[in-house]
Amino acid sequence: MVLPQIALPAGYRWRTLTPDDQRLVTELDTWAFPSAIAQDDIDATPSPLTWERAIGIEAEGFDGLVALHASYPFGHFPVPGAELPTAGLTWVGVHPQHRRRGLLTAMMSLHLARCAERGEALSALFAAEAPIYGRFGYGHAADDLRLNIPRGAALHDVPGAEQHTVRVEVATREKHGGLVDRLHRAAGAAPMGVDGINRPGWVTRETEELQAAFWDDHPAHRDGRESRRIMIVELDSEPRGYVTFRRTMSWEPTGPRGQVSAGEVVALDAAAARALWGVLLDLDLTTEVSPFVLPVDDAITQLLVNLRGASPRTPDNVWVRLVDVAGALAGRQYAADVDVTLAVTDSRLPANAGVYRLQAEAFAAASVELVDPEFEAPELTLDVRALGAAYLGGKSLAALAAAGLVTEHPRPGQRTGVLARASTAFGWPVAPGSSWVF
Ligand SMILES: CC(=O)SCCNC(=O)CCNC(=O)[C@H](O)C(C)(C)COP(=O)(O)OP(=O)(O)OC[C@H]1O[C@@H](n2cnc3c(N)ncnc32)[C@H](O)[C@@H]1OP(=O)(O)O
Repeated sequence: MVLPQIALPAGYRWRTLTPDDQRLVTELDTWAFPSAIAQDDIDATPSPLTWERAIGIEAEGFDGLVALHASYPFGHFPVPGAELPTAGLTWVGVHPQHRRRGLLTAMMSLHLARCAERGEALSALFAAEAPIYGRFGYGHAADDLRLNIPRGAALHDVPGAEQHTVRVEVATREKHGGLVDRLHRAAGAAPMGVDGINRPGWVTRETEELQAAFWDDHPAHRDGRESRRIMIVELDSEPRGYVTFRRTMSWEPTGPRGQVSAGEVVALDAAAARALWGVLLDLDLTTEVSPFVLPVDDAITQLLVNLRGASPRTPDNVWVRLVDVAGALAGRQYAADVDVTLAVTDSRLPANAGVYRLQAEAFAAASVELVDPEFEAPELTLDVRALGAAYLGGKSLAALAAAGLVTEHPRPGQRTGVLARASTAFGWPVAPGSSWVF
């Protein structure tokens, strides 16, 4: 494999990796992300990596890798009303002895050059620490919802929920892999039941490696909890949703205080969601249900009579980087008619910088052209990072402008400002978010 020519600090060199390098990779990974799990147990679990996208760095006189990054090939990353090829940046790590010498900076240059070579208009990631990726042009594009829901929390009724039944089983790929994949994709493609109105950022586990890693249930990774279980909600024997979960048991003098950690909670409509949550919130010997990652507009936010009682928190979910601004702007749909001229700055990928005219009708294909600012003055100015934040429809251009990250250049005589109109168009009826951390 020939890598783009990206310079490294003196004494360091790039190293391509293969499955035979798994041990090297997990050793570096546990330097970057400390883990109490024994190395042999880590290596006994399937790697989620796509190896030709995993690149290490070696140093003269140093045994093992000093740094690593990789990406997942998301060929169908959901963006508003469409899908785009996207590199899911992952497993970024630098050995503590070699940090703050520019290795991440070099890895990001290589990553973005390889995205461009492969024709990936976007890169997306989950950030281990929020301050890391803005400097590389990534914007915080989605939040997720974390809850601790008391057992038996009251839920509003939904007509038809009582007609559903719920199966509870040990979760295995053999038995449930196809069902989970199908329902997960269906829930992301049309969360409102309307074709074309998708959930941006709802990425699927597209590769065999990601599937194998998702379904692996090695005891070393259970953290004191039981093996993975699944509830499947059905209507007339047809699956309409599922939740993967694990319980813990704790016998206290005051009574049993078990916990339920829920993985993905997916339901195709309100009645299925109500039926599923009703069973999940009433498991014997437990006191609390903690779903891992939910969309901020998940049905549970409206089903719960007392959302506040579930201590809602909204940490950042996916971050997005436009690698090809024109391709990305033309590759999504907009929630209102839009005709706007955007001046975009991009210090890391200067080829992206320019003035773009974006035109689209609501919920239809968009067109984008690079224009000459001498003849078409930009109406909004923003950095590629702010564009990344707004791109999935979860962060409004108006809110970014309120923080000084978007500047409006008003034209005399316009009744409703261009910022208000563009902000509405860049929004989306469904909040963005991924149901799993990649
Ligand atoms: C998508 C993912 O995989 S997220 C996972 C990220 N990995 C981790 O958090 C694991 C632990 N941390 C690490 O491995 C490393 O510290 C990394 C990868 C975060 C940074 O690697 P380094 O090689 O030290 O970064 P590098 O020297 O290129 O620094 C680039 C810039 O980012 C800044 N920076 C790096 N890490 C951080 C951080 N955690 N918080 C704030 N700023 C940071 C540096 O100060 C530097 O700033 P400057 O350009 O203004 O001087």
